[in-house]
Amino acid sequence: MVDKVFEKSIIKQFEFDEEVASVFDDMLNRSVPFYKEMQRLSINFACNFLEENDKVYDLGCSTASTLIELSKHCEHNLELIGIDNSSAMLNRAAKKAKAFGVDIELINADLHDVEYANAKLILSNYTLQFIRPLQREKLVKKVFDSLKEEGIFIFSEKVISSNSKLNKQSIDEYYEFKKTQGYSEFEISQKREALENVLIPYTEEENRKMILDAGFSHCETIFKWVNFATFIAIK
Ligand SMILES: Nc1ncnc2c1ncn2[C@@H]1O[C@H](C[S@+](CC[C@H]([NH3+])C(=O)[O-])CC(=O)[O-])[C@@H](O)[C@H]1O
Ligand SMILES: O=C(O)C(=O)Cc1ccccc1
Repeated sequence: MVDKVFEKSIIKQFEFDEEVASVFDDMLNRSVPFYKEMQRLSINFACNFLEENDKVYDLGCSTASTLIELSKHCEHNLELIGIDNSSAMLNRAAKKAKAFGVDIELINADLHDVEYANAKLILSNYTLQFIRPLQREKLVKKVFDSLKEEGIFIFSEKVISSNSKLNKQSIDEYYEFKKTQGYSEFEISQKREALENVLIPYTEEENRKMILDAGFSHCETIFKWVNFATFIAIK
């Protein structure tokens, strides 16, 4: 279904409710520049580290697109676990996983409340940005502690620039991108307002610091388009 959530006047903050979930795949494809390419790269980098029966978590799995694609592309059998606290998203995830014949354990929980023991890979594309600072650092430390030796954490985030001129230009470039995807100025500004204080982006440097402070030995940006970045961290 096509995303028309912000065509009408919205008074509430952005939420991953039934309305958003019903158009979510379209929303992500049209709102995150190079979403498919970023997903392809996350999966390729992940596959290179994975072995038979490895445990993989996706934090904020939404409709489970990434885990389904991972299982299609990886030659090994994997234990796939998707976590999200939106029932509307997980209902769709369950239907999609069934339709694609992929076995995924779906857990409806807050990311802070789950134990991620013995993971080889933890994925989290465009989800940490919704976790409040301090809690975010705590979660990343938990991710580090849960990974096996040489385990990897792949995550993507909307980022900001510490240079105000570049930051403004990045926002302008992003809005131009959204216009090319068919969103009107009204929809763009409505969504921006709804995301205020809900989506809290860090700079690329703050993300890297958070990762290294948690104990990871390496952090690399494997993809970046203006203010959207994908990182790989190695324990
Ligand atoms: N505290 C939380 N606990 C659990 N889930 C949460 C929490 N906060 C947010 N979520 C969940 O995180 C997901 C973020 S979307 C991820 C896209 C996906 N990774 C994809 O590549 O398809 C990104 C976006 O919409 O920008 C939503 O499904 C929320 O319900
Ligand atoms: O759409 C936006 O304005 C964004 O900032 C990115 C985004 C994409 C999908 C859900 C939430 C935020």
